[in-house]
Amino acid sequence: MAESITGILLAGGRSRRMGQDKALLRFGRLSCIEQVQSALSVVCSDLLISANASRSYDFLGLPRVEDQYPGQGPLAGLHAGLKAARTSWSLVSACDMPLVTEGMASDLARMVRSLTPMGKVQAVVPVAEGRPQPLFAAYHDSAATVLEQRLQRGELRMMDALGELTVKWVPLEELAVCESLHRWREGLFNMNEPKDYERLKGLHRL
Ligand SMILES: Nc1nc2c(ncn2[C@@H]2O[C@H](COP(=O)(O)OP(=O)(O)OP(=O)(O)O)[C@@H](O)[C@H]2O)c(=O)[nH]1
Repeated sequence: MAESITGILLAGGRSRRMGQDKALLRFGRLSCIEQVQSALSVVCSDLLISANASRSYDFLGLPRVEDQYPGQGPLAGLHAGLKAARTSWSLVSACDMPLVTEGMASDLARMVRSLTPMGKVQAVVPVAEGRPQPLFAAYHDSAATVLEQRLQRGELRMMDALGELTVKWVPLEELAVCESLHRWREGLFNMNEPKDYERLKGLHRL
């Protein structure tokens, strides 16, 4: 039987640039966070939300874990999620990526399951045109120790943290099997500002 993988929905951000909770923006009939939940649920045995009490996502019916280092950004959310996960590997997605797909999650899971224990890989990170995508990626639970040390030192940059992990960087051209390369490229779109949401609505006629 295939090894279980936990899905971590990162949703503890403040959405300051958007001016309203990004996770709850509508995309078709679903909110953005529901889209992400749906994409991950096919390959992830357990799903959890990494968010703080100030935001309520109870309607999703998923367990929520709070950051041990509140207000410290995505790295703290990933740390809390990995600490709570009961599986060796977790697949993390930011909640502001409404175009992620089941196929993308399947491709990441396939890559994780193809790893040999000897390699001691701690993260599988997609690379799109030279740009790593750490907020739609897979992490081994051993990464939590490194993240915790960095949080204690106030070092919050995800890319710097990856420099301390053993990472398998995977170009989209290699990842794209269950999902097409075109959909992979589109699926990594994330929303930060109102103009990003407007663009999304324009492209998909919402
Ligand atoms: N658990 C947790 N998640 C976070 C935290 N900060 C950001 N995230 C999530 O990480 C992803 C990327 O967040 P960003 O866009 O960098 O930050 P944001 O706070 O959501 O947005 P801004 O306030 O505009 O910077 C989103 O899914 C956020 O919900 C945090 O402190 N804790």
